[in-house]
Amino acid sequence: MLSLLGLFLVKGRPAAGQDLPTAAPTGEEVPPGAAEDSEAEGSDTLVADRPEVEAEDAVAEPETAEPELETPEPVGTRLARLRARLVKSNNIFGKSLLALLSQDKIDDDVWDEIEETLLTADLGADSTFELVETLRERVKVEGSKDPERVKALLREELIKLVDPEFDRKLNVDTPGRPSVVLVVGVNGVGKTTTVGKLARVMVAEDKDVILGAADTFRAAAAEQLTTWGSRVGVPTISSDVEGADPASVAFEAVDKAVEDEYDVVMVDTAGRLQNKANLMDELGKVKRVIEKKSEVDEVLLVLDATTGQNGLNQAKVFSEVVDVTGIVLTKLDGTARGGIVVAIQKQLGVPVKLIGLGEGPDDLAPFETESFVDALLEE
Ligand SMILES: Nc1nc2c(ncn2[C@@H]2O[C@H](COP(=O)(O)OP(=O)(O)OP(=O)(O)O)[C@@H](O)[C@H]2O)c(=O)[nH]1
Repeated sequence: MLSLLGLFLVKGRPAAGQDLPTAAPTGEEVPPGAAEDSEAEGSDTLVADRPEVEAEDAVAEPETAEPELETPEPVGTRLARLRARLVKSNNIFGKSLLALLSQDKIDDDVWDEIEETLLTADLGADSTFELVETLRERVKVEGSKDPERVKALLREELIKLVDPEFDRKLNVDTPGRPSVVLVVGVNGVGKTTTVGKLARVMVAEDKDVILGAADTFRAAAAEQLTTWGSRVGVPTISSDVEGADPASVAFEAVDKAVEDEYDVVMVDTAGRLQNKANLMDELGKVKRVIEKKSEVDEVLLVLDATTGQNGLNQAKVFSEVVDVTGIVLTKLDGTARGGIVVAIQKQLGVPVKLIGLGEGPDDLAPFETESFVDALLEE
């Protein structure tokens, strides 16, 4: 079956001499994305079940050191680093909101400005009006003008809006079979990058992960995913036929995961606009075909936070087609529009589970209500 479809399993642990990008030391690490495409072009990275070279066969070969696998950043430093980044990108929002609430006299004009600030942060009209109403009422009832107290009230109300009751844990613990994660979204939102980052998080948790490159439109997309995986020893199933049926690739990846008892299989899909009916049908088919082999445990919709309310339309249509179970909000490092979290959750009834905070390989964090709100309100 594998050979019929022209599918490739690229070994996670690279064969000797295979050209892998090296790890940048720290800080601005280079993701295996667009920047590296030119380098990857023409390189022979797809290897079909390349047989291991026997030790005695290798004697004539010049010695080449096996490239080192990267070690994903430990969870502690990763989260502290990303939290600081979230605070930085929302600095304007937090600062202006707290300045407004610290005024001696919080009159109608100040409340209007508060409303405007919340709207600018993409909280959405309904939630903004609701929040301001509640806050006005509480400030009036308490009669407190102490900025610290007002800040505490705002924090409480924001936490309620973001909703601490949601179960935000990824459903990737399914004893006895691999957990299946399908990743969907429009073009360029960060799907492949997210799959790559998430694979690293799982590797750090000692999970055996395999990837499926069901983005068969762009040859570079499979290469990009394969590179992400091979940096941390994670294999990728892909097709050598451009435009191959994405459902077949997805099926083969899940089939392989079941056969070889992986813990998690993550399937990356091609970007598609939600208003292209044929492409949305194709996505529905990808999911249905996977389901012939296994349950799908997580359908992650990746949304770009910088596109604001536009993400809401995408969320609605994708959810109708593939029953989204979690949102990944990317590019929160470049925007002070964190309020979109509230709007999306409200519209879909589905929690934001992960946030992307940069292009680096370890720039992905689980979404935590309280620390998110605290980061928004930090001065
Ligand atoms: N600043 C920032 N950039 C990000 C983040 N996530 C992804 N990107 C960048 O967004 C760009 C697109 O990412 P991809 O992962 O290729 O997006 P995609 O959704 O797979 O794209 P298509 O397959 O073309 O639909 C890349 O340059 C990524 O580095 C993030 O959290 N922050």
